[in-house]
Amino acid sequence: MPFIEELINGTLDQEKFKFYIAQDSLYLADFGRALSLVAARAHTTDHALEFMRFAEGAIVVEHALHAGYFQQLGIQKSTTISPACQHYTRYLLSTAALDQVEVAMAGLLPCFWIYKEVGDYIYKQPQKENNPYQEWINTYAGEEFAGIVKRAINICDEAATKCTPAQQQEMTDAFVTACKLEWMFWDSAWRMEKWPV
Ligand SMILES: Cc1ncc(CN)c(N)n1
Repeated sequence: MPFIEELINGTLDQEKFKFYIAQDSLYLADFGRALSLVAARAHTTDHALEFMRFAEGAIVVEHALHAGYFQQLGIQKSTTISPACQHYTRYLLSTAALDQVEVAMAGLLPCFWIYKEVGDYIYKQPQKENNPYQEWINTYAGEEFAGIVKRAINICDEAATKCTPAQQQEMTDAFVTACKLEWMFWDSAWRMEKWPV
């Protein structure tokens, strides 16, 4: 996607990055809530603990990354959630609250996995010196994040073994929907999406 390509070579319009960070900060607050809801609904204490740790990671670690950029780039906190951000966060929250917990776990998985894939992809490209977005790149291409993603994938795989084929299909559907919403989130940042009305 153009947003990612320009992030890699450091040419991404700063206003687009600022828009992305402001929306992502709104996203992370709700992502943390969805993770906490799944923790509360998990069937095993191990899974509950893991989701609590994931929620803490989203709220503390990723927010710290954002806080650095908020200060460095003078980003204003956005009070208007973009259509794509609202769609994505409401999808995660409603799935976490109302769907079977394994389906909610699958819906949350792209939030981990896609960022790791994007981070790894970026790291394989020739690195630009003094890239203003390097800290963002390092967070998602790092080993610590890779370990978290592996744990999230393993939990979903383990949870799926307890599900019927129909329930597994629902997990896959939720995963695919969230992948599409991840795409839409990048795209909306690129377009600095506004409400048409
Ligand atoms: C939209 C989105 N998706 C996933 C991530 C990584 N947790 C994120 N920061 N923002």
